[in-house]
This record gives sequence, structure tokens and C-alpha cells, in this order.
Amino acid sequence: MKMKKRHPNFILPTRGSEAAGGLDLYMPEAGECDDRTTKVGLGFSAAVPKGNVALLLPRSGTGAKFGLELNNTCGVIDADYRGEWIANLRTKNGERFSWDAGERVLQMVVVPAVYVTPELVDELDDTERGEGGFGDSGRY
Ligand SMILES: O=c1ccn([C@H]2C[C@H](O)[C@@H](COP(=O)(O)OP(=O)(O)OP(=O)(O)O)O2)c(=O)[nH]1
Repeated sequence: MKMKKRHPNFILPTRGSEAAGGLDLYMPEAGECDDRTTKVGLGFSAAVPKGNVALLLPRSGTGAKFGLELNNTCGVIDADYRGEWIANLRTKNGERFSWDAGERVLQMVVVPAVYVTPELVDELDDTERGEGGFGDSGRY
């Protein structure tokens, strides 16, 4: 189905070189949020290259300095999604966080998503870690 253009649409061709980091996203309009979730349209749609997903995250600075987080922890943008990218923002410290139009608040990271078909087996192969997790390997 051909999508009607309501906001800028992007394709995200891969450059064939390794990215140095996330791609910062510009907020289309000024806004603010607090510890209640605020749904914010990012003002664009983008087709993630097939075989990948885009992870939507706060920039480290906004997260660390202002306690900004996504209420779904991390947004997963599927390769077949064509709608406007949405961020569900809130602060974890109860404070208000406001941004200007054109400010870089969030970032996206495109990562390969490998297609797997779960197969039921009797046992899993042995590993050194085994069933240990949640700090099992110690603090230092
Ligand atoms: O923070 C987010 C998370 C998701 N999406 C969009 C893109 C994604 O491709 C779509 C569906 O997300 P997901 O598959 O994680 O949601 P779901 O709860 O499993 O719903 P669905 O039944 O639509 O797959 O919503 C966003 O714009 N922002």
C-alpha cells in the first residue's frame, strides 16, 4: 500500500561502513514531560532496512542529566513500520523536562535482527556459565 505523505519520509540506506554511534534525532516541536508518560510524535516516518530494527533511546546526556526515559524502556521500530515514529517519554525523578524545537533529545541505533524459528529440544549444549545469571559472575 502506498503511504500518503503527512510528514517527511526517510529511507535509511546503509553506508557499508561501521557507524561510530547512534544517530541523534531532532525534536520537531518544543514540548515537555514529567513522570507521567507523554506521547511525542517525532515528526517523520522512516523505512528501516529489511533485516534490521531501529532502537529508539534517549541520548545518554538527556538520560543521565535529566532522568529522561522511554516508558517502554527502548522503542523497537520494525522494518515494516511506516507510521510516524513515536516516543513515550517520562522522567524517572519526577522533575519536568522540556525541550526546544530542533533540540537533539533522542537517538536511534539500527541493528541487525536475525530471523529465528524456535525449535523445541530436550537439552541445551553445555557452557561455562550454565544457568548462572543476575550477577553470578561476581562484582570484580
Ligand atoms: O517506542 C516506540 C515503539 C514502537 N513504535 C512503532 C514502531 C513499531 O514498529 C510499532 C510496533 O511496535 P511493537 O512491535 O514493539 O509493538 P507491539 O506492542 O508488539 O504492537 P504491534 O502489534 O503493533 O506489533 O510501533 C514507535 O513508534 N515507538
